[in-house]
Amino acid sequence: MLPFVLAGLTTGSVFALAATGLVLTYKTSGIFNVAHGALASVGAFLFYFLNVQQHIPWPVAAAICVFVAGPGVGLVLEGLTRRLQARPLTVTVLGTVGLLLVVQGGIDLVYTPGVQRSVPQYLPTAAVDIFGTPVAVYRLIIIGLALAVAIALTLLLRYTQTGLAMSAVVDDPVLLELTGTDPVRVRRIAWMIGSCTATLSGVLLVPLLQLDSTALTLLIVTAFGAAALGAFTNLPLVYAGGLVLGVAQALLQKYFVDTTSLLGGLSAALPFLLLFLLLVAAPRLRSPISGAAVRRTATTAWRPPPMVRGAGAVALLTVLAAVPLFAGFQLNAWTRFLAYGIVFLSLGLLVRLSGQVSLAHVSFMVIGVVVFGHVTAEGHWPWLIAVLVAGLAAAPVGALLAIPAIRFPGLYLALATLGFGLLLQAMFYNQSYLFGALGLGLTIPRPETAGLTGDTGYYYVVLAFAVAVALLVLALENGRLGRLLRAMADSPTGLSANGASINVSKVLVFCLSASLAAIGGVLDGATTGYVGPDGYQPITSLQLFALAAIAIGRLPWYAAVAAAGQVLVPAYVSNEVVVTSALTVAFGVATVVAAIQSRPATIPGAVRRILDRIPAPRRRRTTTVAAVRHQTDAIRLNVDNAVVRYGGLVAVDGVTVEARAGTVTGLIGPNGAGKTTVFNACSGLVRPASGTVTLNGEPIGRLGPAARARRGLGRTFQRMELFETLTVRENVAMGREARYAGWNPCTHLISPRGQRREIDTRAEWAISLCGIEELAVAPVWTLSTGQRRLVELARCLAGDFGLLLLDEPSSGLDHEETARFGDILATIAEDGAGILLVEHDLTLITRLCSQVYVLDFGKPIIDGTPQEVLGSAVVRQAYLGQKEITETRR
Ligand SMILES: Nc1ncnc2c1ncn2[C@@H]1O[C@H](COP(=O)(O)OP(=O)(O)OP(=O)(O)O)[C@@H](O)[C@H]1O
Repeated sequence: MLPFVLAGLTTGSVFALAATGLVLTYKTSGIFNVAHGALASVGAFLFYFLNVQQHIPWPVAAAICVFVAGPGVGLVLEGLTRRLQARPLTVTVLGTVGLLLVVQGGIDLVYTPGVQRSVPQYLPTAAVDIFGTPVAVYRLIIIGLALAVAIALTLLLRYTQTGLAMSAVVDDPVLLELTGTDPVRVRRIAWMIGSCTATLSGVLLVPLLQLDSTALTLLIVTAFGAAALGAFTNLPLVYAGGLVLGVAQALLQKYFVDTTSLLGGLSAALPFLLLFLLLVAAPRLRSPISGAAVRRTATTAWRPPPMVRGAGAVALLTVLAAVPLFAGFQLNAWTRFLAYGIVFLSLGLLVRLSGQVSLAHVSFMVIGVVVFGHVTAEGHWPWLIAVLVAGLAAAPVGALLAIPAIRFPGLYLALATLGFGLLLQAMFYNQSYLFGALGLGLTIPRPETAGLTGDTGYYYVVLAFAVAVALLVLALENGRLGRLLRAMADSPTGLSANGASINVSKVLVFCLSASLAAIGGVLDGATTGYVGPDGYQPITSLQLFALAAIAIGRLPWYAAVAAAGQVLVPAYVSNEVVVTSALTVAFGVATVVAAIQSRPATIPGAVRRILDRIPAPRRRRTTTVAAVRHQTDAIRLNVDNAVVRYGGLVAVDGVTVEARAGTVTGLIGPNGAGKTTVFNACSGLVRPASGTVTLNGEPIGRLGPAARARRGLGRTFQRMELFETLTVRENVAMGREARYAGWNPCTHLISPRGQRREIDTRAEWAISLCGIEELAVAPVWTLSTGQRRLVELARCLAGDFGLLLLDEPSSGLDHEETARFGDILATIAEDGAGILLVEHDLTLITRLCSQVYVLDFGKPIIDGTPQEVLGSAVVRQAYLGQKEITETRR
């Protein structure tokens, strides 16, 4: 067993080395480098070039790889990732996926894959005796080297000024700069070290394996598993995780030799299995990046006038219908183009509409073809039924992948989906129940109806599917689910605080996306008629994701553009490896550029301006600003003796508050007194350590934010949670629609006409009450702070909540706006709604509130009428004390 353990420790050390560098850059820049493995490939191939091809002695070659190429690549990466800093995680994932494609394609361009290349072991191979077992010296060198690097990096982070700055730079670069440390320099050092570890791991791995860029890149994905074991932050744990993985893999190889058995594949699949299980089942991992560091960017994609859209759709359909007339021997490429169009439409639902990541779409295609292949071959099911069943079969897998999406959005979801794809390949592709005995492949038949089996007939079958799926996706995008997903992409907190269960939306969209991708996979497979495991490399999922994200145009154009890039361009230009590699590089470059620009891809400005001149047919809005009254029953909210802790800090300590229907209750106190935390405890964003929150006497402590909203508890946020890319009207309407959507998947999909009318009426009423009619069609990200406050209030009013928690609603408003704001709140309270108001404007508090609670340092200090409270010495002391502190600081 010892030889296996030592072999495992050797490869495990290389994983550990790569993983520590990866985590170092992640901790320092907040950007998880999906391309870290590709950098190891760079090290390996450069070493091959220098040592094997140019006969440069190995120490010199290794030094060039590690100390010249490593830092050089690190510098480039720092420059690149600086531009991705504080962007949404989907964008940073996109950027590094693009980088992976560039490196991967670049290496394949120079070194054609499939050619045998190897590097002899250059380290001493002599054996020394350890506990009676001969152990090659090179293994000891690798193990020692990785250990030394891990210790050095840990010491660097813990005890040096640069290291401490590395840990601080993500959380608050501005603060760091104030202490005289340049955050750019700190990040640069981290990226240089991180890239050195990647190239070093490539140089160390290269004699142990055949030289293959994809295999090397994916092998280093093992490092992601090690990083997950160390919770993506703790370097010693990450290092230990690498060793554990290496040894476990070696032992599994020893005991399960038959690689075609399920357990035989376990060794290769272990890191991905672990990564996936950790993200699905482990307690929540704390992201090393604080929420504050992630800035939401918002722009609105250009939308052509309706006439142009209609004409475009007709033109596209006409061209597609005419394809068999001109495609000639390329007709099957066009059929595959349509099938991939369906796959891209399915990806668009996730990536473009709901801002989520899937790096596993090839796996959904696999599930589709496999189920279809088996039910047609063994069950002889009718063709159409088999296609639909294949689609349905992928839905539960989509739901499974939605679990990490629910638990860890963004980066961890990307990793879980990537891990899932690799896991499926490593463990299951060889199983007979997937691609048949010995993984030889499956027959994927076309419909047997006369006329549809031939290439032309089948092309029209797939065209019909593509049109149907495009219409379905269009209906989904323009329907309730589409609105919910767009809102969720902008602010999940804002959406759930209005009553929609975002987990339901996430599961639904994953299921739909997986099903459609599976159908696309079947239609693609039936074009060639026979599929094998080699046609479904998980790494292709990365390219699909990148293309879906960067393709120009709206629905269905982006799918057509992306599918053309994936299928038609290689078919028409050449299927030669050189061309496909060059294309991969081109897609990668485009992806990196798109991520850096972080703007929705669109057609050139000059063309847009011409098209915008085409007048749109006028649509009359039939909604009226009817007198809207509260329908919700009178409501009473009680917080009793609540205690909320953030780690060691007691933010709220024994607070008791009551808010009743038809009255305005004030909650005041100096900055940091715990007011927002009380709100968060009421609306379910934090769980009190003790004490109760009840609504009409019923405890609601176990309910989530959406369920509390559905019971009539609405709120606004101090840091507004608006749907930035939606218009004011859409934002406000969502206040009501989110409650209708609720937790039921059916009500997420269908919005009955009666509800739609009521939603519109309430939205118009709330917009008019808040006096923001002239802003109704403006996207929210274009508004001033004061206007945004009014939009958030209007959204809350449209929600028809019985009790509104308003968190500093007048901050950012001028004097006149505040007075008008007071009028609105008074009207709402007269109308029967209750309001719990956190405000620093004491004039507003005095004017509106019947009861005021005062907090200081998390503790209740007094409550009573505004006159009683504001006249109290203890309150003056609390506020005055703060003023004195502020003045002293100045
Ligand atoms: N997520 C969090 N993690 C750790 N500490 C937190 C968190 N949120 C708030 N705090 C701390 O809890 C205390 C109360 O904060 P809270 O935001 O509730 O006060 P507040 O009265 O609303 O202040 P302000 O008027 O400035 O908004 C503060 O010391 C704050 O730093």
